[in-house]
Amino acid sequence: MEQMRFIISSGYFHIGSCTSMSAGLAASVSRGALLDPPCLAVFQHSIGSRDMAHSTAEETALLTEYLEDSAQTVWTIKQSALGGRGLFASQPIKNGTLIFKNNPLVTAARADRAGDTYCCVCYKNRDTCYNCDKCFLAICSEECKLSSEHEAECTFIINNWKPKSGSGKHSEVLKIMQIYLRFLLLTDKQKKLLSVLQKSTSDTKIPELDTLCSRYEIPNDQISFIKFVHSVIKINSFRIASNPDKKKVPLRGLYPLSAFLNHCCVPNTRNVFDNDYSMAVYATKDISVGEEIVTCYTGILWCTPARRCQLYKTKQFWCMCERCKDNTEMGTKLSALKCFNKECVGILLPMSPLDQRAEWSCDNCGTKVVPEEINAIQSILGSLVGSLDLDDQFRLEPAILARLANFIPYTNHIFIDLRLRLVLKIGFTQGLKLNELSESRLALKESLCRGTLRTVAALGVGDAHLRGLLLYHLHAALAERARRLPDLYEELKSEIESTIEQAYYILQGDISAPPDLELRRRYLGPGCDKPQEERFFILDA
Ligand SMILES: C[S@@+](CC[C@H](N)C(=O)[O-])C[C@H]1O[C@@H](n2cnc3c(N)ncnc32)[C@H](O)[C@@H]1O
Repeated sequence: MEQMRFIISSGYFHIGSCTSMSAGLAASVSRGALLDPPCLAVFQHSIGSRDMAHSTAEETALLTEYLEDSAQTVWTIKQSALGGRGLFASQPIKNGTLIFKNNPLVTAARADRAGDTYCCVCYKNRDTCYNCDKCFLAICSEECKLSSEHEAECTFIINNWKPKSGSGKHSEVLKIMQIYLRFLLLTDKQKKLLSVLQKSTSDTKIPELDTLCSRYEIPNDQISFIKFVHSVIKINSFRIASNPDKKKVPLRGLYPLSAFLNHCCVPNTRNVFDNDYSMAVYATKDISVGEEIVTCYTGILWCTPARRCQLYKTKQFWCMCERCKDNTEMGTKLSALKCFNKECVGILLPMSPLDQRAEWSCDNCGTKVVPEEINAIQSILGSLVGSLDLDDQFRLEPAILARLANFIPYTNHIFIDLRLRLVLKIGFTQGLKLNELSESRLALKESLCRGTLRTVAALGVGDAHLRGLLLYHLHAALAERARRLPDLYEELKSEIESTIEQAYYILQGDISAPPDLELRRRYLGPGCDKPQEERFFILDA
């Protein structure tokens, strides 16, 4: 499960075939104290219902090793009406509370990044990377080569994976298989923890395993274990948020307690990843006793067909949550298409969103459209968006945007995604820094932030990561305006302060948080006693 935290990678989906963008989720486990007795009992009970050969007490004890500061647990594991087991609030949890923090059992680079030039030890993208002369894993320096991590992996490969003659060495396949290598290197005790987690029931092929086997002689028991690990990580791994400034390859990880978080399209938590890749789960709204603690495995702003399709494809279930049931998605109309009747100003919405075979109908003229036609339009939209140069926001071809506007209203998730991309780029791209923006672009940034914040609020996801990010960008636009026109400062002061304060509250401690978050809060947040001109020095820096 990965949480791409907000960017929708819009519209690259074809509803009919369910091909789509990567989804996301995340979680956390904590280290230290024992679970309290009720938690322990329920955990034992719930995992006891699985076909496990191992002692549940041992597994429970093992789980606690990955929990940080679990002396005061506010959660319990029990059967969920959503599916399998889930985490539930064992006491009232206030918005903003740290629910738990867990360390990963294993982390590794995402398989789709194997083509990148990155070091298999420090994960840094570096041109200096070379293949280890013994095992052929990519490393970037003598320091990484001599690290205990590399030594263990290198020794394992040399001792266990005998190269087949004439097969050549393939560092790319080794990179993809590194996550399995790391599972193979776990202790027997750690491996037992895996048996507690839900597994994929689909017989998914691992093409890289075939490639590996064509290059090396791999013992049969290791092949079986790799297949088993694959079925576990397919369902339970999280995409780890990254800091683009650190120039590291994106990672995924398996977090023992986070793996118990079920999905809801209106989650009540956000995931915060630290530099050490620990994952903390915070409440994004008040959670009452007995309520399930849920995360979102997809992007929050994806439309219902995209979310449901992705969940089915990757996590093997059809979501039936309240948001999925509501064809307007809490009034946001993220899925809406323009009515096919050219004379009509209405929009098409699914008549029965939980049924992919149901017709869509126009809210104005009542025209009905069969799902095959909707799928065809969605595919065209996917191709159109795919042809946009999204990295060059001011050259987004007007002709393509105009064609998009023929099919979709501005509430559609594709436009919302494009707006979000603009928000993140305007003021934060080389040549388009905040102090270089024209007045109209600054105003555009502000209004895009406000509009997207309204959509996020309507969805009811509380203090989600995305809200924090949008507040940060709104703050940045307002502060820039006040810096240019000091006379406006008094008028804008309270919003400048409250936006950075709320953004800080949501984003603090996260590896992907804007680097100047703390500095901005110190100089432009509430309670700063510096004179006005000094407050803005941070923006000139
Ligand atoms: C990471 S696991 C969550 C914990 C899992 N329920 C268990 O018992 O171990 C993800 C799996 O839980 C189930 N699940 C999670 N959220 C769900 C939902 N909203 N509806 C149905 N099943 C869900 C699906 O089987 C999914 O593949």
